[in-house]
Amino acid sequence: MTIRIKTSTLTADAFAPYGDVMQASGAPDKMINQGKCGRFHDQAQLDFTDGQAGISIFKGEKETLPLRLEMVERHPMGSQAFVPMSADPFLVVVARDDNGTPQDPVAFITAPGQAINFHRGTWHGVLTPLFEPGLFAVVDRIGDGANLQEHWFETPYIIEE
Ligand SMILES: NC(=O)N[C@@H](O)C(=O)O
Ligand code: NI
Repeated sequence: MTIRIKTSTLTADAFAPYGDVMQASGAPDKMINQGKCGRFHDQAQLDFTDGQAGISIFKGEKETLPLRLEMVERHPMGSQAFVPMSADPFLVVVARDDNGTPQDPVAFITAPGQAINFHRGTWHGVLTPLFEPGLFAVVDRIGDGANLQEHWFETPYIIEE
């Protein structure tokens, strides 16, 4: 039986069990650059084992909803941040872990200007742009070792607005 998942608006509270939401909301933590720039300071928990933090550029193909969610993955050796290089919303899927198996996936749509950081080991859908050109800066662990674990669902979920 196919389970349908409705997307919801991304909030820091709702995402807190899975990772961090980065955004310029409210008053800046500090005004810098002669008062011309607000710094929203240190918004993500970066966490890497035996490796370095790296910044890569991802250019992902646009997806459209409704979308089949066939798999989620996780990175046991480090966090992973998706920072969009546009103001376009994108899809973020996460799931809780139950003894090594992802359960109860939830789907969020980001607001323009939001970026996310999956905490180490968080089950997540892969980068999923909803608009072209799907350009993102990705901050994650660069190093040797098994830092990718995939889980393919027996029955795909359907993600819908
Ligand atoms: N595999 C890779 O570099 N990207 C994935 O980790 C992803 O979450 O998109
Ligand atoms: Ni990933």
